[in-house]
Amino acid sequence: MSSVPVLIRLLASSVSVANRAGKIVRDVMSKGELGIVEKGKDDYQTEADRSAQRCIIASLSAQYPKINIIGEEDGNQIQDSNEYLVMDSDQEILAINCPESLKGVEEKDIVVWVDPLDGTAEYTQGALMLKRDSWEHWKSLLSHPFISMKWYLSLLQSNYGFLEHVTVLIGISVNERPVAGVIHQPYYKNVVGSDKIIGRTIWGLQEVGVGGFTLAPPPDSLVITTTRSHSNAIVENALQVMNAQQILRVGGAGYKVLQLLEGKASIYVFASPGCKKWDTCGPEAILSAAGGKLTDILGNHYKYGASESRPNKTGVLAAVYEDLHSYALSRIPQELKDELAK
Ligand SMILES: Nc1ncnc2c1ncn2[C@@H]1O[C@H](COP(=O)(O)O)[C@@H](OP(=O)(O)O)[C@H]1O
Ligand SMILES: [Mg+2]
Ligand SMILES: [Mg+2]
Ligand SMILES: [Mg+2]
Repeated sequence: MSSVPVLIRLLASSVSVANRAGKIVRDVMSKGELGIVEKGKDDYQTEADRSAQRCIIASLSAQYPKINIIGEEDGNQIQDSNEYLVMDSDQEILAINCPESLKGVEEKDIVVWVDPLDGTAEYTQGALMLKRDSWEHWKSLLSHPFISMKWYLSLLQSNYGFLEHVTVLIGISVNERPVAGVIHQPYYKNVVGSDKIIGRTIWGLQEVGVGGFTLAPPPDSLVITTTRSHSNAIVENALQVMNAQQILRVGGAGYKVLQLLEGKASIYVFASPGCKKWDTCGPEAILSAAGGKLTDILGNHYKYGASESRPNKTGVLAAVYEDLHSYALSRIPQELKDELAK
């Protein structure tokens, strides 16, 4: 076991712990007590964000004490309790042949960025649907004098779907570059034979490739994926200049990169300083292992060293194909780049 290079072991542990974190996310939702805390404008934290982060950080730091692990949520000091410790490792990952360039990586060279729940806005809005799951409740809402049938139906349809946008993100960086990552989707639904399976885990490793899903080419027409809950005038301006056929507005950086990987969208455009290093490290690692590219709106790569500032100040621009990325970059007006860079 110890002959397996630390980077492979860490990725195998990250896959296992992300699965467990996803279960925590679902369990908090089923209990119905979300414990929402407002961190800032349009910026919330729930009990699921806190507990999933505790699980991931406690488990990884117990096994890899010298790795620098940075999580999104504050106030998350590891507690005495061992209830959340996950010591399992994904066997498929453990069997991977480590690329030569990563064999000599030591714990002290690694920085891990953890987003325990990406798409918190969508998680809390999806809760509205699940919490009030009794038919009696929905029936009584329908007869309410101020609620129209149209509003009622859209509420019913849309809120449940938001939960699919939720992901757990673990990004592994070495020498400031993301080299491996995990995106776990706790509410992904799949049917295999007669079994209904909930949740899936996508991984990527530099020079090896990706797993946990089927990579697909981008759509024939230009489809943009972007934020649905953190837009503003500059964000909209950057979308308009792309000349796209369609704009998909979905939650989470992880989910948007998944849409690129699965051929649902051509480019991810977000001209805002709102995303942080934990939003992009894991997704960028997977996207680049699949041959894609994630940069800021100016076309520069972010650095993932522990001392880097948390916000991705100059936005996000990503695609599975280099030429789509270059196209998007060429459409962004200089004034917009200057506005974000100032
Ligand atoms: N204006 C803003 N303020 C705070 N967080 C923002 C933000 N814009 C984007 N983000 C964060 O970036 C991630 C992706 O955003 P979006 O879903 O809007 O594309 C979310 O991560 P979390 O859900 O992990 O907090 C979100 O909180
Ligand atoms: Mg958040
Ligand atoms: Mg996030
Ligand atoms: Mg988060």
